[in-house]
Amino acid sequence: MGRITRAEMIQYLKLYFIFGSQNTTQLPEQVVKEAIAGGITLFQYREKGEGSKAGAEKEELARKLQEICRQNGIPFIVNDDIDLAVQLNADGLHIGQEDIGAKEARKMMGDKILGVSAYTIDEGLEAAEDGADYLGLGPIYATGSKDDAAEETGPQVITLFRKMGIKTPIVGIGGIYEDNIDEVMKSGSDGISIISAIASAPSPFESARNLKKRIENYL
Ligand SMILES: C=C1C=NC(C(F)(F)F)=NC1=N
Ligand SMILES: [Mg+2]
Repeated sequence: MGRITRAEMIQYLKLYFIFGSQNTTQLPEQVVKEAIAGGITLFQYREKGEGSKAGAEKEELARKLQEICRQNGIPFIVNDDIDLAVQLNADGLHIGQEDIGAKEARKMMGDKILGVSAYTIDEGLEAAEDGADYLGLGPIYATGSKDDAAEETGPQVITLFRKMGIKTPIVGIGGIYEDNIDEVMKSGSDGISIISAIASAPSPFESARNLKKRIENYL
């Protein structure tokens, strides 16, 4: 099988839905089914912060959402929790700078997808060297989905990474919704990561579909 190619990774990153039970008051399985029907291209299970699940409950929901993704051909990525990612044989793992190092994660994940959050150029360069298949940059705009988020960077951080010659696939995250997608994509991002614009929408299906329509200009 081998590592995912850059071209394949870029396709998956187009509309990347990141979600955990803490992001909704609806049934989590229903939200993910609607997001998939609306056209998301990649899914990350991120059970974190106030009201999130842990232990057996977290694993149980992870398995349910992994199965829904599997049935629809959407890769299932786990956030932070490498033990869960390995236990579920997930399609990939996303780690931040405070999680396990990318080198170590690459060893444990084999050829699975490995995403790394980067805030500075050095973090981005290091992650790419250590085997990251994509970088998450942001928060691009103010976000309500991460209580310890850093200062928003603006889309110019993506342009800067490109200017510094970073070729690794990049996805922007943080406060992205229909009206600022164009600015993020024009800055050189390969895709957008969305939490609340889909999870908190009255219709996650409609929201995902509208976002997909917008992103289609960049496919
Ligand atoms: C904190 C995060 C930053 N970026 C990303 C992604 F969009 F996947 F790159 N996921 C996260 N959980
Ligand atoms: Mg993390």
